[in-house]
Amino acid sequence: MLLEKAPAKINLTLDVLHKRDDGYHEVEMVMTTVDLYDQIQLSELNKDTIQIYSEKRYVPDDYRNLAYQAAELIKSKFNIQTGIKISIFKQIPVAAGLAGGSSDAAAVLRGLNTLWNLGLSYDQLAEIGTEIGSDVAFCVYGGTALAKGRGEQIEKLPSVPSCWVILAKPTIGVSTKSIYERLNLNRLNRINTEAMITAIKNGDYQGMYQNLGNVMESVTLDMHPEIKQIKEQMIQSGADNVLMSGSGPTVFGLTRKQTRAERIYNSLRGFCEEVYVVRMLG
Ligand SMILES: C[C@](O)(CO)[C@H](O)COP(=O)(O)OP(=O)(O)OC[C@H]1O[C@@H](n2ccc(N)nc2=O)[C@H](O)[C@@H]1O
Ligand SMILES: Nc1ncnc2c1ncn2[C@@H]1O[C@H](COP(=O)(O)OP(=O)(O)OP(=O)(O)O)[C@@H](O)[C@H]1O
Repeated sequence: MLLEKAPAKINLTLDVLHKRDDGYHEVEMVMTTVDLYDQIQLSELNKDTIQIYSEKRYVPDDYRNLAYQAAELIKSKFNIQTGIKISIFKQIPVAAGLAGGSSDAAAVLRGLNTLWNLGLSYDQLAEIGTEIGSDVAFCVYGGTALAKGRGEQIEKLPSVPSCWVILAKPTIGVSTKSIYERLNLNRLNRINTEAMITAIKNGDYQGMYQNLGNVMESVTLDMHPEIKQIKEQMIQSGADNVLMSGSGPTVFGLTRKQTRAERIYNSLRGFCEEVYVVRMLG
């Protein structure tokens, strides 16, 4: 039996450069992990099968689960005939823009690498992860990184300046594919990825929050005005800046003061069911 943590990610920046011939979009994004985790438990089975267990009804328990796909890939690539039970203790909100499914898959890749002594490097695990989804490679490494290509080319960055992160997820689901399709690629606000990287390298908290940016935000906001309300509430309660993560709908606010993080949290609990106060990990 082996336990592995699967942390959520947030996008400090998300820029889309153009649509590629393979249908994916060329992106440039700075991502970092936060201390909101799913717990993944891996236990070997006598029968050669993959079982998924989760106490949450809306988490798929078959091949549709990205954690299942991760185990299936490892088993077939390395011809492993041992069965595995994957128990997912979910804390990351689902379909939230926090890469919950991708992080679960990455945790299964890391976990099975250890459990079955495969001796694979993180680079090799990330390459396998890319067959599952664009965010899985980043989730294999965690920490802070610049992701390019369709999201799978990872360049590690130093740790971000420490601060509190308030996450709020309105009760709507967002399809990543449909947000990519709705982007007007000729009229996107430019995102200053370089300035974000410089701020992180200099340990400059102010530079970091001033350069938050996500080209998907206005698209998702137009479809779901309640996200705008949450953003305004966070700013009014004292967040230094607020941004939507990934394709949404989760919004995060940043502050250095714990008392202010608590104030923001309390001000949101009234009209948003899922609110968390966490720290950056990377
Ligand atoms: C929005 C982000 O979460 C930001 O981190 C990611 O770009 C999305 O990553 P993901 O959910 O792992 O995405 P995938 O499962 O690979 O792709 C879902 C769908 O999003 C679209 N997609 C995804 C990534 C990308 N670079 N270009 C795309 O156009 C494709 O239509 C694809 O069918
Ligand atoms: N391990 C998993 N946990 C949660 N959802 C999963 C998992 N595997 C597959 N899914 C499916 O994937 C869908 C998206 O869930 P997920 O939580 O990964 O989205 P997300 O956080 O928006 O991802 P991203 O930020 O990478 O776009 C869910 O509706 C669910 O049906």
